[in-house]
Amino acid sequence: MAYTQVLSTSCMFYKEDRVPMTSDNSKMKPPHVLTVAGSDSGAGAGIQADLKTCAARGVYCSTVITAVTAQNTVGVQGVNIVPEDFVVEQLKSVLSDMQVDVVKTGMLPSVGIVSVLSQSLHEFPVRALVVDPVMVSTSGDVLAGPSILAEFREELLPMADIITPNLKEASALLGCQQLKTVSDMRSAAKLLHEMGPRYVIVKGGDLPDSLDAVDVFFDGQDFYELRSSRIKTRNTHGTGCSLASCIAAELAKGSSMLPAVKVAKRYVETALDYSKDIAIGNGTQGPFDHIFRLKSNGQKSHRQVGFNPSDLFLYAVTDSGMNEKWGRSITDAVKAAIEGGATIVQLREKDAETHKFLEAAKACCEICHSHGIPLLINDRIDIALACDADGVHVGQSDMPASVARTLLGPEKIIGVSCKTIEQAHQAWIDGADYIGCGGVYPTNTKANNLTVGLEGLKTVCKASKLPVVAIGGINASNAGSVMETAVQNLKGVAVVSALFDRECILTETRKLHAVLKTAASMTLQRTH
Ligand SMILES: Cc1ncc(COP(=O)(O)OP(=O)(O)O)c(N)n1
Ligand SMILES: Cc1ncsc1CCOP(=O)(O)O
Ligand SMILES: [Mg+2]
Repeated sequence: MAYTQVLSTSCMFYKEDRVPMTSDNSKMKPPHVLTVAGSDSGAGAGIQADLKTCAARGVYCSTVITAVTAQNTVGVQGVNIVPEDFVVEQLKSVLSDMQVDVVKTGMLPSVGIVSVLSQSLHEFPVRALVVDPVMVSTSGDVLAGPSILAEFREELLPMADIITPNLKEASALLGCQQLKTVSDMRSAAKLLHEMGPRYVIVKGGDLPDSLDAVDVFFDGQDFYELRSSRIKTRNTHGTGCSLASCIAAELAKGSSMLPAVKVAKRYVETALDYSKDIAIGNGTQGPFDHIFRLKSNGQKSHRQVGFNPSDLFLYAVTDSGMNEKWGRSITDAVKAAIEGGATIVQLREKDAETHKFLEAAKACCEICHSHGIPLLINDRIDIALACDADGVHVGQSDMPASVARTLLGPEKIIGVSCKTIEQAHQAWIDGADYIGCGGVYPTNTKANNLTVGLEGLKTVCKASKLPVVAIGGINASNAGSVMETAVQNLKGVAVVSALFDRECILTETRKLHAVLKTAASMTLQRTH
């Protein structure tokens, strides 16, 4: 049975409905989770997992540290408990000032800490409390002893909106035998609910003989079995902390409980799947990647990250129509251009189907990177993201460069087509790396394209704060004249038909490269 009931979406667990605004109404207050937990030096679980989860889910996260653990993928080597009065001081600092929406608790290693936490929450009420009753680490090390169970039951559980025990924690809280079946989990969820929390999720990750990861959610009336596929990986350290902090993050954004739990379960499942092949540490339980970024950053690339304006020297721009006409694949065209001396490649595949384009873009990425050549994608930010290209080129009617920058992050290369000084200025403000200026000469490759001429190119180059590549109708016969203008900021030429609408791409690229080199050395002689 999966999701047999649907809950009302009203925020009935909120202690107070608050519009997320600061005292200055023109500024938005971001959703805010405070995590009260232990530090994990290996950063797979605890405070560090909570911070990463909230960052990944777009929620601000503040922290009250209850213990500092020395921990890695092998296990827990040491625990240093933070004195109670200093836990109180941290709680007061954050809760008295920072408009916390949701508190999420993790490792609470002493009776005193549980007690001061519940007192602080009475003094500074928040909209929701998520309690992850951490007792034993995934490596089997005890993080909170049985002495705190009574305090948990009496103080914290009645205040909680949701508790998220695993099988061991559920049986410890109930003082009962090991839970072995989904039916046991249901009974446990019901008994735990009677201790006061509004919702209970009993996590069945350790359930023996189960192909799926089954969790039982209980809202006081109905049970829901939440199932996801079990991902085969050693990198499961911190899943409990991450699930609870993701629930807290979704609640802080305004979600009601069941949708928050479903999103959290899907988030953890996706992160585990993404991270199944990453290797950190030598122990049996590795951390996973909360931000979905480690794999691409770890890929071996011969290209230095970052933009080098001299890469614009011979800028080869592909064209699907031309490749089709000459019966060649994009990859063969790109290989030939690189062999001929192209210093940067742009895939400008106006008519390609997305699926095929992505496959070709991935293959071109590998080719370019094995030669240390950057690969940019024209227009399609989605394709650039999916194949982890080095960047994009956008025009005045494409995705604005400022939005592309937000989507792609600070490192990717962004080029913008500009015909005027104003457009060049805006490209700089938007965080572009270079501009493409043209058409310098008339072209058949781009319909209805205004020709700016050499004069238009010079005007834009002189005003630009960014390096410029000239484009439009450029070939081996006129590239010399373009480069010999020696106007400031002009770094090279971008060419489509003079390379790709020719019988031999290799020959034409070599020819153009030789012309550009001659022009560059003549300019150098003239200026010295
Ligand atoms: C290097 C370079 N400069 C200009 C363009 C043109 O981009 P845009 O104006 O968006 O037109 P399309 O190429 O998308 O038709 C470019 N692609 N590359
Ligand atoms: C894409 C583009 N943007 C301005 S001109 C142009 C076409 C350049 O193609 P060609 O090099 O064949 O003239
Ligand atoms: Mg475009």
